[in-house]
Amino acid sequence: MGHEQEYVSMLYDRLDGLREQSARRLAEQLRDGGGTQQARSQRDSAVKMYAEQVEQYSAVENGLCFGRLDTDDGARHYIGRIGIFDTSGDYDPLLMDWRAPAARAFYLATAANPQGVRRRRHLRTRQRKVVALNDEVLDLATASPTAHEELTGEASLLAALNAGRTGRMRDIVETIQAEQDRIIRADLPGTLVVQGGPGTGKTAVALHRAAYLLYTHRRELATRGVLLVGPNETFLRYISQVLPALAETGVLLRTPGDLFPGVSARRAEPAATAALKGRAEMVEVLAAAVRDRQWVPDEPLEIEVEREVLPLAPETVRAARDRARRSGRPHNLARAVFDVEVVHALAAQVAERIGADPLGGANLLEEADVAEIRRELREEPGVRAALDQLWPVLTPQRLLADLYADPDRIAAATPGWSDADRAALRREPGGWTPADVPLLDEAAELLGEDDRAAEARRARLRALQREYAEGVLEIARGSRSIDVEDEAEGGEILGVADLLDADRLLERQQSTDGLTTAQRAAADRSWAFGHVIVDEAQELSPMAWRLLMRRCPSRSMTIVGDVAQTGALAGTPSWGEALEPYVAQRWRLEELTVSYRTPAEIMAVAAGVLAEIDPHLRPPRSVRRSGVPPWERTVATDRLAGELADAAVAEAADLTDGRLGVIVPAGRVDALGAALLAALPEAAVGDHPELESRVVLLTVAQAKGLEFDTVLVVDPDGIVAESPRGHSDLYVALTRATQRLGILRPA
Ligand SMILES: Nc1ncnc2c1ncn2[C@@H]1O[C@H](COP(=O)(O)OP(=O)(O)OP(=O)(O)O)[C@@H](O)[C@H]1O
Repeated sequence: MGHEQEYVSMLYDRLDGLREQSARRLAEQLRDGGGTQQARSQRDSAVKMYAEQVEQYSAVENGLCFGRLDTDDGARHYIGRIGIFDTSGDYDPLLMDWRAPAARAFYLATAANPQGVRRRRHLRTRQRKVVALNDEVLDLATASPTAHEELTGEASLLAALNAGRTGRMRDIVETIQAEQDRIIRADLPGTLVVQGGPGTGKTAVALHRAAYLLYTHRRELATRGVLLVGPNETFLRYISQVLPALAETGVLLRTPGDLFPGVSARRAEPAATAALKGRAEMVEVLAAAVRDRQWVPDEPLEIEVEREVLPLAPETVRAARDRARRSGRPHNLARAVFDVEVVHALAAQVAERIGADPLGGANLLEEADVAEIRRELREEPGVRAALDQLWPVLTPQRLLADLYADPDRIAAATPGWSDADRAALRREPGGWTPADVPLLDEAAELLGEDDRAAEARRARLRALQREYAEGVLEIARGSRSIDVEDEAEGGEILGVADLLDADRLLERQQSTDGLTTAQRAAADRSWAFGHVIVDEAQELSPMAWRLLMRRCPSRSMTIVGDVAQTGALAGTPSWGEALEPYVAQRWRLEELTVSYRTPAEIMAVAAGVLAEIDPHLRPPRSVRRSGVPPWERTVATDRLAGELADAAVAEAADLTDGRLGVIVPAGRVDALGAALLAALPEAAVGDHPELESRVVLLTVAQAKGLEFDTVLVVDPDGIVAESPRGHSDLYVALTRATQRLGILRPA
């Protein structure tokens, strides 16, 4: 232990040195003003790089070094979150990045297949102190007969699984299992589907894969970026600390509701309406809605120009419309064609009248005169108003809001639909739902970009640049403590962050755009990501798949989910069906079969529900038993809230550390939330409950992908009854606990 402590302390000293060096360089770059455009641009990239480095060195503080491999040839390799080299000597690796090819044996070597490894050691540290060591000798002759050959680092793994939860997901870099490692390190190109039951580590694998890909394909992915999509904000908050702890800050995390720049979809709507909007046939509905805006009047339009009224005949408008449609351009861009045709026709009328030869001969006007008439007509307010009315330039938001607001427009766009379905689309303006987002994206494709959208994008970029400038200064300020130790340079460094404010830095960066790839990608609808990872992908509707595929033309994707847990009505019952339109059969399937979260006793209860979903489905195998059988109580319905409060108080008292999750039908949130709060004022209840609270009340939709030490499921029949996919919802609810499960059933 003493030797390991010495080594680990040395690594932390190096880490401090690296951080100080980057902080100093960042300060120097910030201080440096002026210079040529090229010098400024180089400096801005340097600022970005050093700011990132300072952040990364701070982020890997916990568990910097967690493993050691002793190989047959007598070599020793320490494995950790980042690579550290001996820069004073001949650049020997002091700490090997877990993602380096040579570190792989740490996760894969077994006694049966030791891969040249003699001993694997797990080092547990707490605040720079080595607190435990765990050795595995990879030799069949001497291996412990009780060890499970298929588990890597069994003791460390079980310690991690049994530890109390904190309300934030932790990384698993110390104990990645072989079946997970294979997925994390799979090749970059192509579409990889990872199917696995609850708790098999799909989310963990998805996040570690993002970190692995960024390390291994840094150059390719640094410019195009990686997008990770998770089901809701609560879930993104839950996983938000994993990538930073792996020293990766460049991944863009988004919910499906945030994938249309400028729109943050938080409005709620009935599940059936969301399902309707998710259907693939909405493609035709939107195309029809756009066509409906290309209007041909029944009667001639009377257009007032300077001293006269010009009639515009329906046939003329129809001919112009057909021509504009035939141009094949998106609606807003085809408007130019439409304008030319209409103005041409109007000008011809004017020319015919004023150029008429009183003697009955040919028209007296020259082509140049007619061109002049056309120019004048284009400027006429009456003509412009008519053109706007006949072929309005539209934003996606305008198109959709107008459609939802008007039963006639809905009817025109939905031939063959039932009245009930049409009525479901009806809605007053005022915010967007997640199911609207793929429709906005589809509309944007049909409409094409007009200048206003481009201007809005520029405004968003400017706002982001400002945020970034503030962030860099924050980092420069945050590294002060280190600077102060160094008297000679400290004063100067301190001065930099104080002298330069975000506006000045912003000004300096505007010429070059000091944004990270992720920030630029977030502001740009047409961005093509280098890799897209989708978690809880079974929830995506066909329309949402279309949007995501647009963001990833290379189809380099990792799709992670469990079709048995599908809750959304438009969600995916089969991966093949969802992917067929985009990659046909060209996708690879990997399955995860071991549940690390859910103990065997709880999985047995969940298995009964899984059989209700589909008798052919098999639950994952639990890696451990908790020794605590789940309990179930039937209580009088009018006593339900009181019984829940009592049970929650009792279970919360039993937690030493860790968290209690209470999962209830959506229709009971208000009543049960109030009762829970009365008994446990610390409980978190609401749309975005704080997951770090000791007790959290959630609906199944909110609990998706999360976990707690103890879970109380209230009114399982109510959960099943609330949705056509109710059994899947109950299966999700029952599989959220790492230790204990209680069920309260109203009589
Ligand atoms: N190799 C591992 N080492 C340590 N912990 C692990 C490992 N694999 C998974 N876990 C833990 O198991 C739990 C479940 O993992 P995760 O949330 O990734 O599962 P999931 O398959 O996404 O589950 P769900 O389908 O329910 O969303 C997490 O606490 C995770 O940290």
